[in-house]
Amino acid sequence: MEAYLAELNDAQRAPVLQKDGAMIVIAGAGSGKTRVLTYRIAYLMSLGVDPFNILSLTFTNKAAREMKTRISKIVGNSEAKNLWMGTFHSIFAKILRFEAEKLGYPSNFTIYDTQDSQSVIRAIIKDMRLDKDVYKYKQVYSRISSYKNSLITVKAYFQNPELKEADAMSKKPRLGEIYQEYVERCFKAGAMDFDDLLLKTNELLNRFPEVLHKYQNRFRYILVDEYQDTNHSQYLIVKALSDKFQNICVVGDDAQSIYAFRGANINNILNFQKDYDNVQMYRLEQNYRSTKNIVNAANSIIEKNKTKLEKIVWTANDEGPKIVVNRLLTDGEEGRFVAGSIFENRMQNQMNNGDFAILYRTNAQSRAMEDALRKKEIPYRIYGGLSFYQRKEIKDVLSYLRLLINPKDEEALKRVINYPARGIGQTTMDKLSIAGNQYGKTIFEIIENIDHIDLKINKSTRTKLDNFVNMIKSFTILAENADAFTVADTVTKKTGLVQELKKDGTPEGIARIENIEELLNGIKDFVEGQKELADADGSLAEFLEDVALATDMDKDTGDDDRVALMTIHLAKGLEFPYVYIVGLEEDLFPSGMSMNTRSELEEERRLFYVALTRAEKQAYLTYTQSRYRWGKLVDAEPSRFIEEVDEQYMDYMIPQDDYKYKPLIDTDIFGDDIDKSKLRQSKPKKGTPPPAHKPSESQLRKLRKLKPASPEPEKATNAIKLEAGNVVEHMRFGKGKVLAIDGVGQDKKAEIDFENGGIKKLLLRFAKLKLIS
Ligand SMILES: Nc1ncnc2c1ncn2[C@@H]1O[C@H](COP(=O)(O)OP(=O)(O)OP(=O)(O)O)[C@@H](O)[C@H]1O
Ligand SMILES: [Mg+2]
Repeated sequence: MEAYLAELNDAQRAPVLQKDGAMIVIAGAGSGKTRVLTYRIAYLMSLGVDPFNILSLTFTNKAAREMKTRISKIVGNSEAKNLWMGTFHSIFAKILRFEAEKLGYPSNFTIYDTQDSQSVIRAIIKDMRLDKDVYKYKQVYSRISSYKNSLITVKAYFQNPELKEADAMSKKPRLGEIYQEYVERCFKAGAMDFDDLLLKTNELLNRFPEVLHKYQNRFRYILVDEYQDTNHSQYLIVKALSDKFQNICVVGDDAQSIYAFRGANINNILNFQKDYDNVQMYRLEQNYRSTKNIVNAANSIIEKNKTKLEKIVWTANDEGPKIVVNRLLTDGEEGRFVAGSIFENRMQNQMNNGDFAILYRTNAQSRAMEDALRKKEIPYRIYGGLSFYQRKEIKDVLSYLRLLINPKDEEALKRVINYPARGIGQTTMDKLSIAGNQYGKTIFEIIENIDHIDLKINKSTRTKLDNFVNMIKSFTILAENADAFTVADTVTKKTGLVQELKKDGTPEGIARIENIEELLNGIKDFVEGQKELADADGSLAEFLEDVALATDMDKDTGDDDRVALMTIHLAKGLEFPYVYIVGLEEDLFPSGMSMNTRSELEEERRLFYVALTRAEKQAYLTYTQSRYRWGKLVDAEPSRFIEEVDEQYMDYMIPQDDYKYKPLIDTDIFGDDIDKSKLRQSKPKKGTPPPAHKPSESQLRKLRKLKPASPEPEKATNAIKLEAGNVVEHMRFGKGKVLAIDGVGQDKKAEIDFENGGIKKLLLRFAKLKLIS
């Protein structure tokens, strides 16, 4: 037996050793699913399977790179380079490049990112003179995206009256037309959006049997990680490609399915057995990642979900410390607590910054964390949010580069034709646009032929347009022979972009120049790295594809030592010794937008399960009493998920009698010495950001000194004796009748029938109830 196979337990080894056939590994977090995939690939290679015949689909490109590195260590040669590994999007973008012309696209098609797509949709809504408050472009975009991921093409849309009806019901009867126009504009611009990369791959495999056969023969062994989060479009691609040889291995955990909102379909896991012949089902039960406390706590949460496959997860690891729960007054305090705790743990346990992660439900929560980490001089990195490549100055440079590769790219052209200013105004652009629609040409083509078209554009503007087009063309010629770095470097200089920023002279302007420098450095690294690969030459087209599909996670080289900040969605598959899950409050986590149905709530619960199971040694849960949301201070309630964790695994930092507090806003907690009206009404100074109603530090200090007492007669419920028959009032659920009390001490719970919430069981320690009678 190869030595590395001893690094697996028996259950893990079984799917690795099964060379052929269809197999599915269903197992809980941290049980080694990703490890099984990695070792399986190594083993296949050692049996003589050509790496060119192995396709492995992962959640991030970074995960793919790490697997490759591990595999080359195991097999001890550089053959691993030839493996096809990456995200669905990046793998199929490559295949589409080879085959684009069959679908009527240029092989240099642009990949529109979300920003580009949304900007096209915004323009369509405007051109169609629709009400932008009804047709919200982001909503329209996600609707179109979900159609594409369900393989509902424009044609299919119009053939299905139910869809049109559903859109009419949601007051968007013209959604189909927007969809149609959007598809046409993208096609004309030689652009595919993210969803097209999957949709068009499906089209390619369906319409061209010879192409399907080519790739079926090529990818004789297919492996998919995080299978629970594949959407319908991805599912069909995998199914088509694996149909001939049926050598397919998928791994996943239904309890970690967290992308239903983007069309992920858990039925893909449930139906796998029906889709292939003789499916072998494997289960892994031992968790190697986390302590007993964490594993058991996570089990106690996921137990609450009704829709799930029964699984066992246990660990032989140490018991470990309990999960720490803390309540803070505000998000500022929450940040300080987390930063302080990281600081302490780092010192006491000799950890690195990179051993810590702060996870939250929404990107907006990062700000308070950042502030606190900065004050303590703890280096951090934020993943997600606005990525580097979406910053204005970077996107400007990239747009020039995109345009010189694909002059049809309208979004890129609109962005740079008059930046830096060249005297080409909106009126001119409108005229060009109209002419483009009239002749079925792109704006670039119209400008190229401007002398043959009857357009009311004066001579001097024509010269400016001419100069612009000639400049882009000269870049295109340069790019035919030069590498990506040389082209990009020339572009930033010749277009006047950098000079423009230098003129600016403000600190922001300087930061922007630095970012552009950083981009150039990145391109240089890319070129060097690419030249080492057999089938790549570091061309600009390759670089742009890489950028279009890069996620923040992919940029992380892990070189420098920083605390990681990210949403829970991004944390899937990762692990950290210490994990802080912040903002565990009702309406935030579970999200207020996802509590309407049981299935939405169950998805939130799975998200909590994912968050907790990222932790190796210790997990912290925090929540605040009040939080700024949408510019308003709102009263926060502890998340139901805290209550749901079995208490024996938890360590509460808050003293019991501290629960006697009243909601923070609109009550007298502000006390006499703070002038409330000033707090609310003071106008922001010119140039300062819009109304931050946030109390100042000194006010907050005062607030903290105030004992949050609960004045008579509103006794906090843990101070009063509550019994069946009492009537109580709850902030959110309104009045309710106590049906029963059970448990003792900390565990005491009341079953209450609320006017606005139905029957609920609340832990009295958490529930903020007011006794009415
Ligand atoms: N047999 C083993 N011996 C030692 N360590 C192991 C073993 N199996 C897995 N591990 C380690 O346990 C951790 C979790 O493994 P892995 O990431 O493969 O789990 P997973 O099932 O993919 O988790 P997730 O569901 O979170 O994606 C990793 O650090 C891995 O190296
Ligand atoms: Mg994994």
